[in-house]
Amino acid sequence: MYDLIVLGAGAVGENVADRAVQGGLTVALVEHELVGGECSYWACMPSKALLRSGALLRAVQHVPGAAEAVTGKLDVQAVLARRNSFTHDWSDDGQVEWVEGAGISLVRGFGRLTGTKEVTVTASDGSKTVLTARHAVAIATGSNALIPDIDGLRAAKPWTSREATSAQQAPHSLAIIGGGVVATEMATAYAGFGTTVTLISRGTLLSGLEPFAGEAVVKALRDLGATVLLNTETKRVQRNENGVVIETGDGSVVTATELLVATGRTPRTSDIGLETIGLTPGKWLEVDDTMVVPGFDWLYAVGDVNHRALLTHQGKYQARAAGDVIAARAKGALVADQPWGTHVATADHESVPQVTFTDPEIASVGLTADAAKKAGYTIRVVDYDIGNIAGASVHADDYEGKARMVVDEDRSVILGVTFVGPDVSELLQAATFAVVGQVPIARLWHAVPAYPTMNEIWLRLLETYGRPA
Ligand SMILES: Cc1cc2nc3c(=O)[nH]c(=O)nc-3n(C[C@H](O)[C@H](O)[C@H](O)COP(=O)(O)OP(=O)(O)OC[C@H]3O[C@@H](n4cnc5c(N)ncnc54)[C@H](O)[C@@H]3O)c2cc1C
Ligand SMILES: NC(=O)c1ccc[n+]([C@@H]2O[C@H](COP(=O)([O-])OP(=O)(O)OC[C@H]3O[C@@H](n4cnc5c(N)ncnc54)[C@H](O)[C@@H]3O)[C@@H](O)[C@H]2O)c1
Repeated sequence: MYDLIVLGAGAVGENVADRAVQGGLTVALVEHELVGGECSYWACMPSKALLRSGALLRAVQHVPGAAEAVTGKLDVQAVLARRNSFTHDWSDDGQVEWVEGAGISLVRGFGRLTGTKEVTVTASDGSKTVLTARHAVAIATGSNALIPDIDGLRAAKPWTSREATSAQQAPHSLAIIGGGVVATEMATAYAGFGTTVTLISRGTLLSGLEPFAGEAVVKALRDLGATVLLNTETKRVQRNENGVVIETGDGSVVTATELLVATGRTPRTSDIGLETIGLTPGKWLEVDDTMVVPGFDWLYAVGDVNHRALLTHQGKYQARAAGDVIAARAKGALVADQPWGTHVATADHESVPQVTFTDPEIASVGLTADAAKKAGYTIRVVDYDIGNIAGASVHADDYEGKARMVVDEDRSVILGVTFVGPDVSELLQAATFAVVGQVPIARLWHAVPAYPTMNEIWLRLLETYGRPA
């Protein structure tokens, strides 16, 4: 018997378990693949490792003096080898050591709910262990790549994000279906490797972000030699001895050695025994702000599986709240579940930061102008070209970038910020402070950015907005 059973040892499950142990609980953490989950082995870390070398090479090409010194091409095998080092060649020994050191009991095998506060784990040899929880079960089983119902697609054995992030060779050509984060990041990485990339998007690119973000990525991908097809449906897919043949909605044909499907995610809830507690398998798990599934006082769902924000940092933020609140409830301690309290993930709603590691990078937090309008805010939108800033002109010749600040006119606070441009990712946390802290615009005038850094974008945005009287 454990106080808490956590199902799934991705970044999120690990953090729920860790916080609960720190709160004095005993915890069993169940994992059937690699401890560390998607982010460590097939998502964030390997994808960023694939992108970094190309981004650095292109950055150097924009700084005379350095550009003359670096004249070769990307060494693709060296990039892939560096990526392999980030995934520890897909070994989780290091993470297992961390789990054990943190005082968490790791149970290897596939876990399924088999009743209230009960999880049955089937090990790889078929043996079963029944675990019972004194206080809670937290589902942190994450998500899989979604393969849409397109004629011939499944039979053509496409790559998903797993193959794209773990490939040991760059294919000669790669077609990509999708226009979201995975599609654009992987198109950038593989185009940089010299692979002939064709991206097929049924709409625009990165449609949840400010429109100028996707537009900049379309231009950059085309500059990298990729073909970008917008507003293009995929009708049929077939694999032959040379690779894949993709028929689009307008009747044209794309051929490629490999095909990556990057069309979103589906919850890993179809085979975890949800039916044994009256829930429907295969659905995202709805939760309140303390990550409790409505109708239960012992069942939590944390990370991708609750569909609040499919990002590692946001899932870990939920995990800290969930681990702490499970411990507090178990001890009968005070629960701080008011907005922005210790035990809630309030930032999930309107204050989520995200970096898309395309070229240019896109760093965004909070609401876009469109989302803010739809949410009923009275807003003013302030735009500024980052290239006009002294820090940006020193950073790279011909620096091109754009910033947008969305201001809530009723409260005089910032609802959202988007930066598009090379190396803007490290500008994001200041924006997150402003949004989460709801810092009044008048006070931000006293937050002086150092000259000449790219942070001077803040002064320019404020000057463009105007100083409140
Ligand atoms: C290509 C790609 C790049 C990404 N890049 C970024 C990025 O740069 N930054 C970012 O913030 N986010 C990124 N993401 C999103 C990020 O990977 C996810 O949000 C994150 O991995 C979710 O963590 P999780 O712990 O909820 O799920 P997962 O990491 O999927 O972990 C769930 C774990 O549960 C285990 N499991 C599932 N079912 C069972 C079961 N029944 N029994 C036992 N174990 C089980 C799984 O094996 C897995 O280890 C990226 C995603 C993709 C696809
Ligand atoms: N840098 C990062 O933070 C990062 C990187 C990669 C992934 N992620 C996360 O992983 C998640 C998954 O990424 P993703 O790119 O797979 O999903 P996404 O939701 O970002 O994009 C899905 C894309 O697929 C398209 N699509 C959906 N169904 C389709 C269909 N039937 N036919 C054709 N196109 C279709 C959509 O129009 C959209 O362009 C995202 O939520 C993202 O937050 C984050």
